[in-house]
Amino acid sequence: MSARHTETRINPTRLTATRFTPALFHHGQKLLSEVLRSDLAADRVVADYFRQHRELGHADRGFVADAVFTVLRRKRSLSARCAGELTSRRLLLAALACLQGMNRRELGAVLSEAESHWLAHAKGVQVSELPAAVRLDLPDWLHGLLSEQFAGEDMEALVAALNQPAPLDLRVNPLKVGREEVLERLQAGGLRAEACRHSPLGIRLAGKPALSKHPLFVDGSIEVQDEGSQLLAFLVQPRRGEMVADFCAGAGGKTLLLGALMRSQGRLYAFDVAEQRLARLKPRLARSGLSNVHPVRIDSERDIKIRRLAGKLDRVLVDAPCSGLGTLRRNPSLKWRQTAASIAELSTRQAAILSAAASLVKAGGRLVYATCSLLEEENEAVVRAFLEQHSEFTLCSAQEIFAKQAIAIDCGEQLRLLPHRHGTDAFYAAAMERR
Ligand SMILES: C[S@@+](CC[C@H](N)C(=O)[O-])C[C@H]1O[C@@H](n2cnc3c(N)ncnc32)[C@H](O)[C@@H]1O
Repeated sequence: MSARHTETRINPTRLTATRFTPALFHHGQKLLSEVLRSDLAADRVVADYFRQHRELGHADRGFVADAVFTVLRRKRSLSARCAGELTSRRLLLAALACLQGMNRRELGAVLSEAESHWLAHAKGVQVSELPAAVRLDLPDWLHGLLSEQFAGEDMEALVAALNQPAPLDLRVNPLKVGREEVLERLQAGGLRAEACRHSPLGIRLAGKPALSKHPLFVDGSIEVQDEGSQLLAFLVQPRRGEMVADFCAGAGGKTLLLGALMRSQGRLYAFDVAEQRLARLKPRLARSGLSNVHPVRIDSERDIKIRRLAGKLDRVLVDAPCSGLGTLRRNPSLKWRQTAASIAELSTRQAAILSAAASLVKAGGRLVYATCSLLEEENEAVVRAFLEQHSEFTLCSAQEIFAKQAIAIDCGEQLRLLPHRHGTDAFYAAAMERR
């Protein structure tokens, strides 16, 4: 799956922040072609492009990135407006005119006469008359699956929220500082920051300020982490002195919070099959001040290093590789890249990883299975099949686990975070206990 928490690398701002010029349009067109051709995550292509075009200032980058991401989010309905000629240029013009509200006079410097006529037609298309999947900018297979889970206005609200850029969330490192102090310091520095609704350590910023040189970031007092991702670590609820594993740790977004909740005491394994991702955890660990984290690369979930720990751990988090469809706010192109077949493959892998990770949990210990997917196939269905085959595990109530930590969230037994209801990326998680 592509990197999840990377939109901080770019800075989409509003269109009006810069003056529209043919040169800027040309950058947008070129970048869009590159993104559409590339197999890499869009934000990575965008970051590479800006690295090669340092002449673009902050506001110009914001304009270009915003325009490109708008096309990625709304490609299907924009294609319907483009009627026939599906080039990057036409998609971009349609996005600027039909979705960003630029008029033909503003676009005049880049429009040919023929394009001007075409654009008038594109603007006249009645989107409400398009088939639902086209109007909602979803591939048919995904629209079909989501329609089984969300209906009517709920579906419209979900898709609208997924089509918005994600806000920038921070997580305070409780080993270094308290949330109130961080809020005061951010606000004193002119940033608009407020406490997150659910996560006791979360802060939401307005806009996308660059943070990598901020003293609070440099000294490890804050990390960038979506509020939903923070909540998953609270569901694991590790305690100081315990033996814990983050089975699919990646670059350690959740590992760092798990370690902090353990007050850096006990042992926290960060397993992953990808050396490169674990390598990205190292500098974050150094900043965090944690000394209880042990990153371990494994060959697969059946690695001997895993088998040696069978039955020994208090808590295991499986943040499984998934379609990432819950992160469409950051990675809109994922919806065009996944297929029904890729989801079926993923759910087989997820089942194998969950089953192997479960073997680590000791009696009375907790296993948490999580994804950033919206789909039943990767979520409830995986957990249902697991529980059918592993009668030694029982489902625990996520709501109760949160309530014990004074986290008020209306979620029921299994956690389903949704952008239109909770303001987070979409996450799923189920906590289970071994008898
Ligand atoms: C959703 S990402 C993890 C994100 C990470 N937990 C975070 O919060 O930043 C899933 C991770 O699973 C890893 N992975 C894939 N197959 C695996 C396996 N068989 N065993 C362990 N990790 C695996 C991938 O390399 C990827 O880093």
